[in-house]
Amino acid sequence: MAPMKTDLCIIGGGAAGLSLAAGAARMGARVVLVEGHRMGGDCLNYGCVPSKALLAAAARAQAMREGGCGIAGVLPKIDHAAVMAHVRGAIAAIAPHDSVERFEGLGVRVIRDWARFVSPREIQAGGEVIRARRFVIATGSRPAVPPVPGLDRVPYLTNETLFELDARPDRLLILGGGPIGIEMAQAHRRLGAEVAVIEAKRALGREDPEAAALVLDRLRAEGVEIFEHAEVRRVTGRAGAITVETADGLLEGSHLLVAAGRQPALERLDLPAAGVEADAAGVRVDSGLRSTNRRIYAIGDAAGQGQFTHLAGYHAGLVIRPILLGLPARVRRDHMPRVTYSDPELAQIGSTEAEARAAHGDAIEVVRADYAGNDRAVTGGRTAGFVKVVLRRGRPLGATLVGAEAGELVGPWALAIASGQRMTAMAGMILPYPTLGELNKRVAGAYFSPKLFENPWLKRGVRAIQRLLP
Ligand SMILES: Cc1cc2nc3c(=O)[nH]c(=O)nc-3n(C[C@H](O)[C@H](O)[C@H](O)COP(=O)(O)OP(=O)(O)OC[C@H]3O[C@@H](n4cnc5c(N)ncnc54)[C@H](O)[C@@H]3O)c2cc1C
Ligand SMILES: NC(=O)c1ccc[n+]([C@@H]2O[C@H](COP(=O)([O-])OP(=O)(O)OC[C@H]3O[C@@H](n4cnc5c(N)ncnc54)[C@H](O)[C@@H]3O)[C@@H](O)[C@H]2O)c1
Repeated sequence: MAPMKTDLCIIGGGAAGLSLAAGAARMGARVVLVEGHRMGGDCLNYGCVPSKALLAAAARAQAMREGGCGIAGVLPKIDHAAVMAHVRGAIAAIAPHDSVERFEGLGVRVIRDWARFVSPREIQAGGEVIRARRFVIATGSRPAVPPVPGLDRVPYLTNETLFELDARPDRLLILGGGPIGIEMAQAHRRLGAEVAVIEAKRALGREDPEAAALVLDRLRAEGVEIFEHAEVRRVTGRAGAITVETADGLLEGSHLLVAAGRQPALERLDLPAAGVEADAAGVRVDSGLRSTNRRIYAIGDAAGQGQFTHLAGYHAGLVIRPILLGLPARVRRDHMPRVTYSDPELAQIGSTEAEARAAHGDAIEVVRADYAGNDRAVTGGRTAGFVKVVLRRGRPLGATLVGAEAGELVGPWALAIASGQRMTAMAGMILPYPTLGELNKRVAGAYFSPKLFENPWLKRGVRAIQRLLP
């Protein structure tokens, strides 16, 4: 059988593969997309979309419970099946955007099968051999299951099965206190479950400790048990009755969610057949996301440079240049924001204070503004949180935001860091009053205030000029 020939063959129809397929087809390339399971990949089906939909339902329940601004709290009536219908409705509403029909409409040839390399220039999928000028591996990641004794003998949930539950877990044990563990802990607690998080190190361990503490304190105040530096020795039990044995005692639950990190999904690809090297993080790529086979690129979670939908989109936009136009491309890693959608939200872009200190020592400056000093936060009764910015030579290196809408507020810092703007740009921005966005301007003000208002030379100059002015 003669191979099917194409310009670009993309393996994986998640955020990374779909962004690339749409862009490349619209720019005139012949594109084949191979997806072995569900179009939309993790983000749409078992990741961002269902988790944020569940968090939204949980936030409504919590708002009723807490009341505030003079409104008494009431006990929310939670119909878990209806909540899950909302979650599935959100997936269904977004799914057409990622559908086979839409991509075929854009001119992409979509093959629904698992792909595997049969040579450095060919894959096999859907009963066809596909020979492409360029391949892109966009196969994503899957839950990593830690080597805990007994885990393989108990029924446990992962992000791939959690959103299939129709009944609320009575007592949910969560292994892992990263973003998945923390978001799902708060969502389930607010929806009425008892929840315990068991974390081997520090929960939200990548994040600025002060910002993480604010989130974790809030979860604890809502009744989530969080065990940090916990050594899990064994897991036993059966459906409905799971026991996690830690060095400090036994924890019992009705369900166990494993949220202990993710690993690249490369096993079906037969990478050695294509001369593509990979390690535990993902496909080994150069600064242009090209693998050890020069015709093959890797993007998104599979490239091992982070696991975010916006990173997948960025990678797709980047590799399209060399693949379609033969232009060089170089991946940047200093301007990728991340947000944990807990309440309060925690957003980070660029370096944390600790990372900046480790890299630049005392050459950095740190400025901050607290939500308590922002009028919109005060009027809305949402005063917990802060914005902290690390600078070097007048340019922001990183920003940490924790508090209401932190994920929205990080946007201007993403622009400033990506475009190398100075703090003057942020200070010069005029923002509507009263908005939470003014927090960003306030931080810039905190940077310039001492330079302006505690400067004896300036004071003397102003006095001299005042004497001269008519
Ligand atoms: C619970 C959860 C919540 C998350 N929340 C957020 C969030 O709020 N914000 C955010 O930015 N990120 C979030 N993420 C991360 C985000 O989902 C991923 O970073 C993103 O989906 C990566 O996209 P991708 O295209 O690289 O991989 P995927 O979305 O995993 O897509 C890969 C696709 O490749 C297919 N595939 C694999 N192997 C083959 C093969 N051999 N042949 C054919 N097809 C194959 C798979 O079936 C899959 O559809 C979350 C993740 C999880 C698990
Ligand atoms: N809001 C978002 O953008 C968002 C949300 C969820 C997930 N994600 C992405 O998905 C990735 C995976 O999320 P995650 O939370 O699963 O992974 P993670 O790697 O960020 O966190 C996993 C946690 O599990 C702990 N752990 C590992 N083995 C353990 C064990 N045996 N016992 C106890 N704890 C153990 C680790 O110390 C770590 O803190 C994230 O890094 C992120 O990139 C993003």
